[in-house]
Amino acid sequence: MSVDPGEEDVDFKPGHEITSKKATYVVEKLLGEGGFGAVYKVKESKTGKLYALKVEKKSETKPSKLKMEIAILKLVSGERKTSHFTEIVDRGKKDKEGYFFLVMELAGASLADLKKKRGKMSGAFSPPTALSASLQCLEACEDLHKYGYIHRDLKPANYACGADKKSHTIYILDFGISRKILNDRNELKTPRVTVRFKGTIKFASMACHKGIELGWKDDCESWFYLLLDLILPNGLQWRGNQDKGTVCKAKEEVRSKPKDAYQGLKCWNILDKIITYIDQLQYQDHVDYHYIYRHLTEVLY
Ligand SMILES: Nc1ncnc2c1ncn2[C@@H]1O[C@H](COP(=O)(O)OP(=O)(O)OP(=O)(O)O)[C@@H](O)[C@H]1O
Repeated sequence: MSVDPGEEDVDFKPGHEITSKKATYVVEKLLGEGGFGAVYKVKESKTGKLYALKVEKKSETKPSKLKMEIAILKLVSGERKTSHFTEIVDRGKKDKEGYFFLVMELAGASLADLKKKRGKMSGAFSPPTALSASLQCLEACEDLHKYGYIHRDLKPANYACGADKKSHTIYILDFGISRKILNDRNELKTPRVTVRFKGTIKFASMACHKGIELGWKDDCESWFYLLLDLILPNGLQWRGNQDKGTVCKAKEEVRSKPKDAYQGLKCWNILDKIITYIDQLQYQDHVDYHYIYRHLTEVLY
């Protein structure tokens, strides 16, 4: 029986070598598996430098997500002095084995991992840490938006601290379900009548729950839930709930009963101002990020 190489799982063991035109990378360990492949920590054999290598199985039926990830990372590189995007180091494809790979800058722990490490008792980050981390998360989102893309899956697991000397910089990861909302003439695409749910229930915007086309403001709404997830002592009220309807209702309650929703946080009224601003935006609207940064820094300093 012939096996389509695209359907085989990519499962590299430590010591496995991946050779490109430029270098050989030796697998150290698996960092995580996504919906369409896996990410490994690798060492470049000559220099000993460590990188992250993302692999995607080739598929006859599904468009390559890794190709889009590469296109986005190429576009946004150099957007800021301190970039929130991992640098592309190398890339290639292995026709015989049936996979594409991307070698990129190695990031450290994700915000979700860091939050977990703090333990169940403390729950969230301190307000200053949560706010300054969120500010960087929004900068990354703004940089992506400048190029006409939306991320559609912003959550603590998709942001990571930099490694070593870059541990104070936050990186945005995983553009697997990002979407370009501008067409080739740089005009906003006409919104589709219905849209299937994509992303993560806990952080999805209300438009996403309701099957309405997502715009820049929807990433900002997800970012806002990320901020709450990091800052609220007990986490988001709807954590652990996988019922889309119930979660959507709980998100509505953040608006109708803000004082309760913000669990006694001193800066609750500023957070309420931010979500009120995001909520009045429409699909086509550009976001005034500086309005949000201003409010965040007002709380921070
Ligand atoms: N450059 C990187 N440096 C370090 N770790 C990374 C890097 N990129 C991704 N990872 C880690 O690898 C794991 C898998 O990431 P990936 O982006 O493939 O998908 P995912 O978010 O787990 O899944 P899905 O694609 O289904 O959303 C995650 O734990 C992520 O933190």
